[in-house]
Parts: sequence; C-alpha cells; structure tokens
Amino acid sequence: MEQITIHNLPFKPFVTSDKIAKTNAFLAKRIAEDLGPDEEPVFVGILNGSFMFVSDFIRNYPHPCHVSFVKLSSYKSLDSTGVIKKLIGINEDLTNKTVIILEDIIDTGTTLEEIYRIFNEQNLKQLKIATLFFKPEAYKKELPIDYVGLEIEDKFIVGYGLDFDGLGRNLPDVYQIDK
Ligand SMILES: O=P(O)(O)OC[C@H]1O[C@H](OP(=O)(O)OP(=O)(O)O)[C@H](O)[C@@H]1O
Ligand code: HPA
Repeated sequence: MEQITIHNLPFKPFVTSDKIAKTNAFLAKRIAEDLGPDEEPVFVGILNGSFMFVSDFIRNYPHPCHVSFVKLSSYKSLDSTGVIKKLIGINEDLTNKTVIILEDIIDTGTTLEEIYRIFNEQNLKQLKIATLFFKPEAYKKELPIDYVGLEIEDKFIVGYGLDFDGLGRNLPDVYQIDK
C-alpha cells in the first residue's frame, strides 16, 4: 500500500482490509456469544460512515437478526462542529428489543451521546454499542462502549466507509493522516 492524497492532504496506509475483516469476525463472534442464538437483535448502523462495516459485520453474525440505519451528522471536515442533526430515524417499533448500535468510529463521543439520548427514549430491552474504531485519547464522555474493534491514536483516518470531506469512503483499506 502506498501513500495517497485526498483534498491535497497526504494519508498513509494504516489498517488493511484483511485486518478489518478479522476484526469484524471477532466482534460478531463476541456479540453472538453474549446474546446467544435466540435474542434476534436489531443492529442499527449510523449513516453514512458505518455502511461498509454493517454490511460486513452482519455477514459474520451467525444468528437471526434485524438490520436498520439512522442518519445523524456532525462532521463537516477534519474537526467536529459539535452540532448533531438527526436526518433519518427508525420507523419500526423497538419496544422490548435488543438494539446493538454499529458505529464505524467513536471519536469525541458527541454522536454517541446523541445516540444514547435518542434510543434511551424508546423502551428497549437493552442497548449496546459496538464500534469498529475508537480513539480513547479523543473521547470526552463517560458513556459506556460495549464492544470496540480497534483502539487507535487520535489522528484522522479515511477509508472503509469513513470520509474526509466526502472522499475516501470507497477505499477498502484505512489510511491515517500523514502530518
Ligand atoms: O465521536 P464523534 O466525534 O461524534 O465522531 C464519530 C462520528 O463521526 C462520523 O460521522 P460523521 O458525523 O462524520 O458523518 P458520516 O458518517 O456521514 O461521515 C462517524 O461515522 C461517527 O458517527
Ligand atoms: O478520524 C475520523 N475520520 C473520518 N471521520 C471521522 N469522524 C470522526 N472521526 C473521524
């Protein structure tokens, strides 16, 4: 893998698609073991970034499950604006359901806070959070994160669904800003 340029900024290879695939399998196995075969969880992906993760993750999930998406948005560029908008919500009734949120990345935790606010209003059986990437040094909240794929340093990444100003989501591997 070579260094790449997106919007004039250099990015270096960081996590290969192979490592991502292994991490997905590990997360799905752990969640399946915790929930067991009869739970029928609703996996909820947070758009846009999570679309690739969700699609690969659920292929590794061995038991019956549902899949849905919500769209919230805060990031405009490299930094969070801190403003969250809920653009698409879930229509189905989640009362008494086990909901597992699937995030591509938890960074400052601003989005996660909003997720807890929205889903705690519904009378769920349980709410669990799974994220492929987590930046512990950037995380500013106390909210629990149940399943973490990979802990990473506090540097901007792109690829595998994650974008930098709209570009880079299609990259199968993940790249880290090189500066
Ligand atoms: O912990 P935080 O600091 O809130 O950052 C994490 C959020 O940022 C990204 O979404 P973004 O708002 O960029 O929207 P996108 O998924 O459409 O790219 C990512 O997909 C997470 O949802
Ligand atoms: O490092 C990141 N890359 C892309 N999107 C993001 N959203 C929060 N952190 C990131």
